[in-house]
Amino acid sequence: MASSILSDCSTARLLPLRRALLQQRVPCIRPCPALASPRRLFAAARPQLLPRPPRMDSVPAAASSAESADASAKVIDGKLVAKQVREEIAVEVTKMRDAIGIVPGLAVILVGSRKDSQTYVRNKKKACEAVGIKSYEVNLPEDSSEEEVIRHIASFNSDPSVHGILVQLPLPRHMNDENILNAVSIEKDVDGFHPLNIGRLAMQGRDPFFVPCTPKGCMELLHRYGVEIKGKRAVVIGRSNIVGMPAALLLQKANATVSIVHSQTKNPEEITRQADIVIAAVGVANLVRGNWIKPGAAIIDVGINPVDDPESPRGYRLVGDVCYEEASKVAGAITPVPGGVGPMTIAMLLSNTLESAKRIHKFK
Ligand SMILES: Nc1nc(=O)c2c([nH]1)NC[C@@H]1CN(c3ccc(C(=O)N[C@@H](CCC(=O)O)C(=O)O)cc3)C=[N+]21
Repeated sequence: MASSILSDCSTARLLPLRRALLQQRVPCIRPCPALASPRRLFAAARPQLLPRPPRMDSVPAAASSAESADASAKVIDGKLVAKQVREEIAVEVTKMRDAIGIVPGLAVILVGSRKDSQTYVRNKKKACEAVGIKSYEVNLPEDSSEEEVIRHIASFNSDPSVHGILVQLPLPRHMNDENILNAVSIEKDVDGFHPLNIGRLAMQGRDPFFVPCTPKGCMELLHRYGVEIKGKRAVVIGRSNIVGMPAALLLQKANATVSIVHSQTKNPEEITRQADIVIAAVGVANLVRGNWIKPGAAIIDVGINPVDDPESPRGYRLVGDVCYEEASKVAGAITPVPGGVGPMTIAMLLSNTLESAKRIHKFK
């Protein structure tokens, strides 16, 4: 549920209408309350431990205006790019259907009745329909056995109309993720979570069948916005199997010099501040402050953190791992939350499903 981190630095993330109203009552710049979060993962995030800000004489003049109100990063519009990607996929799906009579199929397995998971699955289904991908859905009760889930996976593995299989995470506590993800055929593992696909991603000269959707979406955003990666310094904050780790591998494959910052890192700000590219994927609201960021850097914010907001219709709103209000004054380019990486994740799932159908049917 929504954490109770109240975020000033994210007032700018409210709907424009309400933002205007709010700004009449709330001073714009106040300490980012992420610092007051009881879920603080990074000890060094305490303000008294913050190292000195970068020397401004060492950065380009245009970028030295971190404190000036008019400096503002280019917004990397994930919603827009995702729409473009979906349109491209729709064209290809039609081409393939017309040429060989094959329609790509995605099977989604949902165990339990978490509201957020149900919403994600519904959105994936809608996105499939919109591009002409056929979707298959299995809903299993919370108390299903691992064997039952694996039986469904096995049946999709051998179903020729299914080209992609996704098991919605998180799974109920009593299940072992590893056993279940291992059961998905690597040729249909459109999430890219199978250890063989991750292993191939990690090795030089080998290619996975699929790259995990969220990190793939991050890379796609960098590419489409013309952010150069080769030879640049990149920092990934977070080391999860599904985002941080594969994102670091992808950046490395693209010839960046990569550091991974995590909960045991002693000086996360200092390391992050060296990065030309930052991918933040820790799940801590507003962790990355403006003074963690090298002026002009490209910031990809993967975090989707609910924070209580009585004024929002849902009672909460979503903020990223990056304090957008501060970061957008320092960075060269930045993804918003929502409307950044999230929509790209779904677009990349569709892309992986199409790619799978093409590969299985040796189309083009
Ligand atoms: N097997 C598996 N694969 C996944 O890829 C997977 C998963 N399990 N479990 C849950 C996470 C989460 N995830 C998101 C996808 C889209 C948005 C998205 O589109 N977000 C919108 C906001 C949506 C809103 O307003 O609630 C945005 O950021 O703009 C978010 C999160 C995929 N996941």
